[in-house]
Amino acid sequence: MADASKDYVGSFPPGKKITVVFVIGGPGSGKGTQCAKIVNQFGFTHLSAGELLREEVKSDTEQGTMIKNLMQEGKLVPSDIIVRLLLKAMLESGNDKFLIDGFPRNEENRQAYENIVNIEPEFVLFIDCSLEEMERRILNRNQGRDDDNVTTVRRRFGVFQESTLPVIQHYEKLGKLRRVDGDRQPDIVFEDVKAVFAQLNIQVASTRKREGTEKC
Ligand SMILES: Nc1ncnc2c1ncn2[C@@H]1O[C@H](COP(=O)(O)OP(=O)(O)O)[C@@H](O)[C@H]1O
Ligand SMILES: Nc1ccn([C@H]2C[C@H](O)[C@@H](COP(=O)(O)OP(=O)(O)O)O2)c(=O)n1
Ligand SMILES: [Mg+2]
Repeated sequence: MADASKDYVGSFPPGKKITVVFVIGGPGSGKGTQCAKIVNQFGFTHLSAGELLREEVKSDTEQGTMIKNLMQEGKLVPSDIIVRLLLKAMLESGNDKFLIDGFPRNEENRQAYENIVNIEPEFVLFIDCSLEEMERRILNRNQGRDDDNVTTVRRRFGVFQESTLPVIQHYEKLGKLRRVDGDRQPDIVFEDVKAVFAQLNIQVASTRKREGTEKC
């Protein structure tokens, strides 16, 4: 039944198989870098929670200003907002395989996703990287982000340790966590990431074959 609330975003058709993988790791651990490689190789749609929020900031609304201020302080945005942005992007993509990067970042994110989207992730990829290496990468990445300064970065590390590590432990207990060592070169990290995604190979291979046939 359709939800009459003004916040209703939509839903997937009942019975449609949707594959979701969460990609988590500290700020600068290489989530975006590895997601780009996964997209190339396995045909997922990459949705970065942070990118969706940065797009929302550009909208110049009251909500955009609120998000901008929280991000500048290195804090997390209320979960309802990010989950609705994610669901909207998932529905609009037309794809059925999603990499959700930078999410869930705390227990509230995880519960809001369960309430609003409720598609169990196949697994959770955790890119585990040392704080020193993450800080070095962020301060060198030059993407013009307001939150990539040393003060905000350290606050983001604090949020990661206090709020995201418990979520990681939650998935570990469920046997859903796939940890890779993110301290190494991107292509080396990707060798391990590929091995993790090999468990989804049957669907991915058949999709790629179908896409190939359609183009002929
Ligand atoms: N394995 C790696 N080794 C060295 N530098 C990396 C590695 N992975 C990513 N980077 C670089 O570090 C910065 C942060 O990577 P990014 O993918 O944006 O991380 P995240 O999305 O987790 O914040 C970028 O400049 C990126 O090019
Ligand atoms: N689930 C999320 C994801 C990101 N955010 C906000 C808070 C984060 O510091 C910023 C930036 O996130 P983003 O994933 O782009 O950052 P990194 O790729 O880890 O450097 O966005 C959030 O509030 N909730
Ligand atoms: Mg990123």
